[in-house]
Amino acid sequence: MKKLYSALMTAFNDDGSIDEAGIREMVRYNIDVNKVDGLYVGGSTGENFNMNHDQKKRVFEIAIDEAKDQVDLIAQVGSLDLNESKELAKFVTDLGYPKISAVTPFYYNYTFEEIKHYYNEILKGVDNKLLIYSIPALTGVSLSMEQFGELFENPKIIGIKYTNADFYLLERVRNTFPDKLILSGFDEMLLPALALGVDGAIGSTYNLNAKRAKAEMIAFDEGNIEKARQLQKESNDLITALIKNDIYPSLKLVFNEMGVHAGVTKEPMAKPTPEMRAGAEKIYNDYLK
Ligand SMILES: CC(=O)N[C@H](C=O)[C@@H](O)[C@H](O)[C@H](O)CO
Ligand SMILES: CC(=O)C(=O)O
Repeated sequence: MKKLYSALMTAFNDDGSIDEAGIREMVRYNIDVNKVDGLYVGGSTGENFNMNHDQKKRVFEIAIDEAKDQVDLIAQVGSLDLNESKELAKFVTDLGYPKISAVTPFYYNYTFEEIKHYYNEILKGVDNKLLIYSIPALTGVSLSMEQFGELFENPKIIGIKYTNADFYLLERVRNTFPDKLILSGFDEMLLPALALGVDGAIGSTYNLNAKRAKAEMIAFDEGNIEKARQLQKESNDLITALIKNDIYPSLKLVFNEMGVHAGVTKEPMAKPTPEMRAGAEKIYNDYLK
């Protein structure tokens, strides 16, 4: 069975502090209503790169305290401060996270040797398994098939969160490393990713759209491609509307619309405008009610 993970959001108050109760509500909604198989904590959707060190730790604590062992949990610990990444990797492992993940180091044009050193350092002395978080559109880092292979020489590196529209590379990686865990990261391209044999998906929009995505995975597994295509079309109508309305604030606004306290995004991300609020209300009424 393929696995579906929501990328957990972080509920913030207006002043950028963490709204603990809101995070707990979103964890509960994902487990109890969405019935996801797991949560990806501290990713892009979680605004991890907008947070300070203590906030990152606090989110990791709250998420596992609320989820306990009811779903699989992956903690994203990647940071431009390698010492911080190493500390967070130990911290979440001690908290009981069964998997970690780390984004490729970004901003500076790191060499592949530097990237490899980063991953191996994060895992040194940490008894856990890691998924490489590959998201070239945001990091500027595109790893090749050979480079993934070289990273996989570390047996603790078990797979990839693959947020990349390069499906030729996805096919090559899938078939070269049949035992690795590949989780697809672009929600709007779930169906082609399933066609290439991914093991599941992690995404921001599953916070709102998990049921449709799960139904699409089942339809695909049953060979009902027409139904899977129809579900992907419906999902993409929703995803397109979310992107047009500014996706991160909008995901939260729609949650708030449904009575789940998601708070607001953290600056420098945009605070909701009246137009965004109206847009989110329309998205809720058009696609989710
Ligand atoms: C940058 C980002 O948020 N990526 C997410 C996962 O990797 C996706 O879930 C996208 O938000 C989603 O596919 C919409 O483009
Ligand atoms: C999967 C994704 O959306 C994230 O990194 O948050």
